[in-house]
Amino acid sequence: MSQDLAKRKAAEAALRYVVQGEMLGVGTGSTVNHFIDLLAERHFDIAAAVSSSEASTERLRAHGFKVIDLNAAGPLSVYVDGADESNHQLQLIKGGGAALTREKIIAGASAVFVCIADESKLVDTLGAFPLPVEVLPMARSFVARELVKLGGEPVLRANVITDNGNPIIDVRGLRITDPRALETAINTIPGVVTVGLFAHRPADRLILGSPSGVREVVAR
Ligand SMILES: O=C(CO)[C@H](O)[C@H](O)COP(=O)(O)O
Repeated sequence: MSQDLAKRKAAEAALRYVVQGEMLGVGTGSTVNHFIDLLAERHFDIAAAVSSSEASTERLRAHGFKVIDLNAAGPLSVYVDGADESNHQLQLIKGGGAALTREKIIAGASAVFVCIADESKLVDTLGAFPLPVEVLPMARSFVARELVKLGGEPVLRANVITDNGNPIIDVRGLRITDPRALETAINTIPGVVTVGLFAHRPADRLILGSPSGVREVVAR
């Protein structure tokens, strides 16, 4: 419950980045759900949202927000999304909610990526949270073998297919000391759609909530 309150506080603090009348990139997850609900509760007037998942699209539309395709939106000024882990450089692990591919695309298309999370998500070294990798179905076993060569323990996520129709492999046992190198290495395995390591495109702001308040972390 206190973790949920912390998420809501982080989401609330991100509202100050929302520009009324403009388009807004919106991510996925329980922290973002608070953010979407707060946008509605506080009567924010955005032109439209570009959403990273069917779940967020449904929630946004249920509140009466217009949701458009990224192709129709062009570059975005702000993207708000959660994370499973962040290091002090604001490099992230994302994909716990299986939306990593669309999240990485929208983050890449946005000028400012505001990450919202509860304070437990800030770590010194990424990797305690299993690293999600979205793969094409026919490449599942091959990619898993390649991930073992990189030192990981791949586990197919049970009963999950992404919005793009693909399975996810969660990689345990990694201590990610060079996130950019690992992101590149996994990206170059044939059959990988997206690795949930956001190192080449980290967040620009990290808002961490706790039950007693929020703090904004600047990249070291
Ligand atoms: O990457 C994500 C979805 O793919 C989420 O942002 C991440 O899993 C954090 O979720 P939550 O806000 O529920 O803790």
